[in-house]
Amino acid sequence: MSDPSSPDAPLPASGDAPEAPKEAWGLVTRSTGSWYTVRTDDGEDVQARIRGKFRLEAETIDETNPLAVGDRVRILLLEDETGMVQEIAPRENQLSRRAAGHRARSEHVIVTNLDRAWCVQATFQPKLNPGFVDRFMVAAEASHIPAGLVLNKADLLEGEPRAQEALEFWAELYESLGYPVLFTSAETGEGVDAFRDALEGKVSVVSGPSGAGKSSLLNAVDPELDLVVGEVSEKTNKGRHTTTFATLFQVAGGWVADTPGIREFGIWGMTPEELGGYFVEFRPFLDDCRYPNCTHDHEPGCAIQDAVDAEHITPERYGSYLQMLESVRADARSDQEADWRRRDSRPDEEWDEPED
Ligand SMILES: Nc1nc2c(ncn2[C@@H]2O[C@H](COP(=O)(O)OP(=O)(O)OP(=O)(O)O)[C@@H](O)[C@H]2O)c(=O)[nH]1
Ligand SMILES: [Zn+2]
Repeated sequence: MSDPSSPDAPLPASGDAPEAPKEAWGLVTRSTGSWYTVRTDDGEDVQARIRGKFRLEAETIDETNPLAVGDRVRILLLEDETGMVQEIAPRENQLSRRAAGHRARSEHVIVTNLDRAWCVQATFQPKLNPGFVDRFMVAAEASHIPAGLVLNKADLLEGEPRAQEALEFWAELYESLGYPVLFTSAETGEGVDAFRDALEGKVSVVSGPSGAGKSSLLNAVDPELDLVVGEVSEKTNKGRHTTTFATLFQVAGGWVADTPGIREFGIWGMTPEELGGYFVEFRPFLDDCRYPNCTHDHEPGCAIQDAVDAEHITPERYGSYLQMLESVRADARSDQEADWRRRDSRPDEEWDEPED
């Protein structure tokens, strides 16, 4: 930015000088793919478009969408009251899914600049699924998004001491890994204030299996929301999951992403050698494996297997790791095959060096 008071600054043109263009910074809260709703820092919603330039840049970095909800943008305010995006602020993080029908490793950005991704699980109905939680945590680690766990339907633990104990085991495990854990009940209000505090002023993802009580919990946090609650079959044609556009909606002074594809919050595009690094408790041991590309399942001299034996890593988490490793290996194989197929179908002169 040039300083207008500096002697080098160009003099304002006299005569028919147009007014200085109006600009604003804001948050992208909705995307249709061609129009974006931007909530400006003054609190106004402006419908904005992006210039072709950003699309081209996105092509080169292999993303299918250049701008996503959660992005902070500078817009030029046009005379027709729409906006033109001039600048996208660097992202803190981004949650992506594999882009359908595109190159094997290209990504579709779902939401950016997340303060936290909450995995919502029910204690029962449906029962807590630690494998789901671990996949979620790994996906969050891979995207540099702080994660947390909400154990909803805490009321169902009333009078069930053994179930209570089991749930406390999981809560302590995830807490010991650095993930905040909240017990909540949309039914009794337990933990709802704590969850509201956690969402306030933040951009969050609230994700979890169908029926865990995500809508009920958000309604409890902010009664003005009035999200549809109920059986999956009753919800198919209404409620928040019918939206085909990525949206951030306001919840108790914060923003929560409601976005197609958010349920696929999963692991993709990683190599088997990388996976261990996304298990936070593996990290202190990773450098001690005999082989630098150790996948910690069959190799001799593996520090992770030793750490499991020494009870520094729980068998539950190691078991999750092994399961994920299988699926990552299968994905890596099919990506490789797709790469080869694509290369085979191209004329020789277009061949390029394999990536990495
Ligand atoms: N006992 C009890 N039931 C709850 C609680 N929270 C939600 N439920 C019930 O669980 C069912 C599913 O709740 P929803 O809020 O629709 O769950 P959801 O996670 O939003 O489900 P999807 O939209 O399908 O992903 C409803 O029958 C709710 O009344 C809770 O804390 N305790
Ligand atoms: Zn190892």
